[in-house]
Amino acid sequence: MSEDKQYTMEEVSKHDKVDDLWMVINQKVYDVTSFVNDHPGGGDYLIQNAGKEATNEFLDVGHSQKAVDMLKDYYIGVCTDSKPLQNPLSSNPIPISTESPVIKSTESSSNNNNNEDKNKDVTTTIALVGGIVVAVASIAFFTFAKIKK
Ligand code: HEM
Repeated sequence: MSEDKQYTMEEVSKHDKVDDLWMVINQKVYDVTSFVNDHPGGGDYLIQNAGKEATNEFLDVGHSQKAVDMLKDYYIGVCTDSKPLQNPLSSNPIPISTESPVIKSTESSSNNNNNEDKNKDVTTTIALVGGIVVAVASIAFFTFAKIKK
């Protein structure tokens, strides 16, 4: 990763034209000049963000994983002075690719806690059944007590 080229926002901001269009997404610099005419959302969106930090704009659209995967095709280096995401993700050129890892980690953590979860379930069931038995017994007791009177 040390071989990655480093750019500043000042440098990126010079590439703000339709025929020379860079943008920064999650501290990574993308040269999307060749993509302007192919962007499924329309070239205007890219032009509006030319030479800029466009992480929020990219995320706000809710781009698909396919779109996220496409970023690596346009990656040219890292931006040294743009803000990182609040929740920093992987350090590879693909910036917002946590979808599957996040799902995987929840799956594996739920697997790890499987026995614990089962124990919790049993405890809850016992507590519930116990509660019902006590409630029914008290109702029966008071009903009988009333009848006796
Ligand atoms: C620079 C890297 C970008 C790539 C590789 C990219 C790629 C894509 C792709 C593949 C789609 C089709 C829908 C999908 O698969 O999500 C799309 C749609 C779209 N993109 Fe981008 N995009 C980029 C940047 C941006 C930026 C900076 C904006 C700014 C707002 C933007 C706005 C949109 C919009 C509005 C759509 C249409 C969404 C829809 O139809 O629901 N894109 N983009």
